[in-house]
Amino acid sequence: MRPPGRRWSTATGATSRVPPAPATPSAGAAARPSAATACSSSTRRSGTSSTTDPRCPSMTSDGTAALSCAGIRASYGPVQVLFDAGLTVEQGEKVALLGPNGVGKSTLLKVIGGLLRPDDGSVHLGGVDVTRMPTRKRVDLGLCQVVGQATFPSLTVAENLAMHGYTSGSRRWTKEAVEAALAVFPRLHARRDQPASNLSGGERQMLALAKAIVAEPKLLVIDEFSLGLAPVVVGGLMELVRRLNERGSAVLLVEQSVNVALSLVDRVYMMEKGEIIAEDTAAELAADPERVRALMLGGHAVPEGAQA
Ligand SMILES: Nc1ncnc2c1ncn2[C@@H]1O[C@H](COP(=O)(O)OP(=O)(O)OP(=O)(O)O)[C@@H](O)[C@H]1O
Repeated sequence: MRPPGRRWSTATGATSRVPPAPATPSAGAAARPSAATACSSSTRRSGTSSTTDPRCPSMTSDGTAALSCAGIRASYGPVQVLFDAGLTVEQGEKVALLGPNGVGKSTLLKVIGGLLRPDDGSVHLGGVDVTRMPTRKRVDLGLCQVVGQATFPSLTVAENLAMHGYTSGSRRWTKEAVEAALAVFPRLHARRDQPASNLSGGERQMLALAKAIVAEPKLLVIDEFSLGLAPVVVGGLMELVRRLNERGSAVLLVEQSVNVALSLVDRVYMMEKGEIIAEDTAAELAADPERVRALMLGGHAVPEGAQA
């Protein structure tokens, strides 16, 4: 169980329960002054020795990966979908898993979350072998998975957020964290007492991601957050993911928009037919659009002038 009551650092060195606002009007920047977090991500990357950023005491790196999965084989009934798939997300790192449709990206996320039992292989969260553990225990270890617009439709917006505070063990912290999350998204704040079923698709996506503010995960796993959303909303959500990462959450992102992924993450794995076929830094891939196009087309011939 993690200690409750961590605060968001601002550029002025002050601390606040309220996270700095993302930079787009839809996500609340118009209503709040912008403030960069004081903790730079470069001080938070994992290392071989134990380090603690004095400005961000909540973030400690002991050299253990936030997520490590290896040799994953998984099937739906008789149909095998994953073939020895594996990847690692270091503490404080942002990683994307990219690939064409239907190659098994979401299936690997299900295995990581404990929603699908692998036929073979192992999953470790923060060095703990969770391969046979139920999802609940993985959440207790700091996993938070955001899948599409998944919310509890009959619960109110505020109740949906409060659901994710239970791991802190503190009602007071949960209450404050819910207010902090609502402060980031004025559109959610205005509808805090309405059932989630009344929200638009974009608002539900905001709510699904806002739960990470309350959960304060060690590993945030996101499946397709940009799908069907206006660019301005996607920009706000990306900014929130950056801020959560700066506060210590490692991030694993599955994303169809290569541009969104490459502008957000440090490192990329490419998947094809249930296997990881390439791994590179986001900067190197961004500098080689031809390669990205070929990888995203999954080995099919690249027609001249085709866009990834
Ligand atoms: N519940 C299920 N039962 C049976 N087959 C499934 C199930 N879910 C996914 N599949 C199949 O497993 C394969 C991998 O699907 P998966 O959703 O993991 O791919 P993906 O890479 O995430 O695709 P996309 O990018 O289109 O979301 C596909 O062939 C899909 O049809």
